[in-house]
Parts: sequence; structure tokens; C-alpha cells
Amino acid sequence: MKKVLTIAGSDCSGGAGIQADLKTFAAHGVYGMSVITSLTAQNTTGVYGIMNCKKGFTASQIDAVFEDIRPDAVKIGMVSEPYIVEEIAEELRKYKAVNIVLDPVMVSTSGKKLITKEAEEVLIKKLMPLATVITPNIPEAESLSGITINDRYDMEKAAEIIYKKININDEGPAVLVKGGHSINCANDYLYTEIGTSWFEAERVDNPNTHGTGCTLSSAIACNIAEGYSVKESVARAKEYITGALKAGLNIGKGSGPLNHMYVLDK
Ligand SMILES: Nc1ncnc2c1ncn2[C@@H]1O[C@H](COP(=O)(O)OP(=O)(O)OP(=O)(O)O)[C@@H](O)[C@H]1O
Ligand SMILES: Cc1ncc(CO)c(N)n1
Repeated sequence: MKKVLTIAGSDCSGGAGIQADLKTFAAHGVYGMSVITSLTAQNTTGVYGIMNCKKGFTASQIDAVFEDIRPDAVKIGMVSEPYIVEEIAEELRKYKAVNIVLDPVMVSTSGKKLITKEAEEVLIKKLMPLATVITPNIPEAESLSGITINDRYDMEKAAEIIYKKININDEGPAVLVKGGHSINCANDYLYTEIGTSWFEAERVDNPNTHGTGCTLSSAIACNIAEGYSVKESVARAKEYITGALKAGLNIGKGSGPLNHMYVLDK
């Protein structure tokens, strides 16, 4: 059985963060492990508090995992503070971790800022270059590229700018700009060293989209762990997220979670 690690924040209401990641891992039939960077008090209506892991403890958790069970892929989600980003980068370099999917979580679905400006800068400099693929949504891609995104062409331009900013000697990550924040569609654009692709999907008319980003990046990590290419992994993850949204749960008073237990045919 493949083993996949998530390094992310906890969502006590179970729709995003570590909880979404572990449910996605289970739906993909891989063995899931978790390093928790932050506790959040949140639910489907908003984020009401954040308590970060104290200095050194994210690194201790990563040591405990890697010294015993080497992951086949690693997903990284919410990392709020620069010292946590530094610890993760140092540890992943130390263990020569591979197949890293980084979701640069900046703002929650409900609009709460989940990362400091300083942490964002360290994320770009130290962690993104270690990744295989990064998965910004439209506002995150705007922040990383410095351009405003209004249409498909802007998504393509932003992906290329971000790719060129992070990739030194073509050794950095592919860039997947997610279109979940578009109005009429849900098309994602992938920019890699060997080519570009659009992943097109109909927009599912469902207000329950809490944790879609966490879930997509976890599904990509599972597929990469199973040996699929980045492009195939994104295609399969896209099919899974669309199915999980269509499978429609209706939980909570706000933007509820999707149905992680949707299983993709092998
Ligand atoms: N209503 C929808 N219908 C179909 N697909 C969607 C919908 N909303 C989001 N997606 C898809 O879900 C994935 C996550 O995209 P999105 O842009 O919502 O990420 P995010 O903003 O990081 O998520 P989060 O809400 O967890 O922060 C993408 O593949 C996107 O196209
Ligand atoms: C813990 C956590 N990670 C990521 C997100 C982004 O959806 C969230 N709301 N909470």
C-alpha cells in the first residue's frame, strides 16, 4: 500500500485541512499520515481562531514520520508562520522527500487570511522550489504572479509567470492554476516543463465547496504516489473532485463540505 503524508492545519469541522486530506487518502486506498502545523477553530460558516504549532514541533513530527515510515508522496497545506515554513523546508531537504504537492493556502473559503505576508515570502523562496507541483487558486495566483486574472488567457499568463519565478534551471514545480473561483466554469490550467494542459469541468451548482482545494491537492498526491504522471494525476484528481461535489452532502449552516467518500473507478 502506498503511504502519503499531509503537512497542514486542522479543521475541527472536518471539511478542509488535515481532516479533508485524510478522508481523501482513505477514498484513494492509500495509508495516510499527518503532521499538524496549526489548530483552527472553524466550521462551515467561518474561521474563529488559529493556534500554531510551537517552534520545533512541526520538525519533531516530520522526524517521527520519516524515521519510521517513508511517504511515497507529501501534500502541504496551511502553513501560517515563517518558522513553520522553514522547519518543513529543512526537514524535507534532510530526508530528500519526493513527490511534494504544495497547496499555497492563503485565504479560507470563508475569507479568513491563513498565512502572514512574511510566511508567504519564505514559502515562495524555500518551500515551493522543493515541490513537484503547486496548486494556487485564482486569488493566490494573482498574489504570486502580480497580475489580475479575469479570463483563461490571464490564467495561462499567471501560470507561466509563477513557473518562471520559482523554477531555477527547470528544477522547480509544475504550476496548476485552479479555476474554482471562476463564474461559469471550473477549468484548471497546468504549466509544466514539458507542456501545458487545460482540465475542463462543468461547474457543479453546489454551494458546498468548503475544502475543495485541500481535497484536490491531496488527490493529486495520492495519484502521484501510485505512479501516475503529474498530468494524469491532475486529470484523475479533477474527476474525483467533480464527483465528490456532485455526490452532494448538505452539512452545516454555511459553505459545507463535499462528499470525500466518492470513489473513482480504478
Ligand atoms: N462549483 C464547482 N464545480 C466544479 N468544480 C469546482 C467547483 N468549485 C471548485 N471546483 C474545482 O475544485 C478544485 C479546487 O478549486 P478552488 O479554486 O475552489 O480551490 P481553493 O479555492 O483552493 O479551495 P478552498 O475553497 O478549499 O480554499 C478545482 O479543480 C476547481 O476547478
Ligand atoms: C486548516 C485549513 N486549511 C485550509 C483551508 C482552506 O480551505 C482551511 N479553511 N482550513
